[in-house]
Amino acid sequence: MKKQIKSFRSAFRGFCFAVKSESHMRFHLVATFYVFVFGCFYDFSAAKWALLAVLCALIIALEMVNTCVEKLCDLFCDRYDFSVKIIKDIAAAAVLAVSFSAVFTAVLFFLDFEVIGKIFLYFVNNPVMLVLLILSAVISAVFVCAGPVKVKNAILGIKRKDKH
Ligand SMILES: Nc1ncnc2c1ncn2[C@@H]1O[C@H](COP(=O)(O)OP(=O)(O)OP(=O)(O)O)[C@@H](O)[C@H]1O
Repeated sequence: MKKQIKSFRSAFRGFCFAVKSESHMRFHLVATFYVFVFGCFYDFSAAKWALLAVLCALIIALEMVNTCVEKLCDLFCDRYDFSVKIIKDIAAAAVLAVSFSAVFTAVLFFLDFEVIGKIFLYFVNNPVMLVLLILSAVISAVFVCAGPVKVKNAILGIKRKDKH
């Protein structure tokens, strides 16, 4: 049991590292969050939810594998190398391939103008939820672009300035 907990902690550390260092990874996490938030407005079957979950997890997992490939290449090669270029490009293409199929699936599942109209009305009639949605969009944009480390440093910087 101890071994399993240790493995789980290592995996969690790896996940946190990928989130901290990769903006693409943060983008996929935010996209997954919104897929599940807006998915609640649709009457999806269990199979559709499962497919969405598998696709989101697959993109996130491939992004992490892509990061590993990049780190491995950088570890063993610190100069321009055509083979490294090909390896990195193929790893990036793997993420892109699944991303395309995820976008295609999302268009098929979410492009229902009746539900889109209902979502629009829901937020228009619920100002609190509208404010929360806008707030979450702003936080997501900062999270994706700056990342948790820069946000934390900025907050600590402001606090330190306040103390002086
Ligand atoms: N040592 C290298 N030799 C040749 N080409 C390289 C090398 N390092 C990077 N590249 C090229 O630059 C691209 C970006 O590589 P980089 O390691 O900067 O990844 P990244 O910008 O973090 O990519 P991603 O956006 O997929 O996370 C690669 O796909 C590859 O085409």
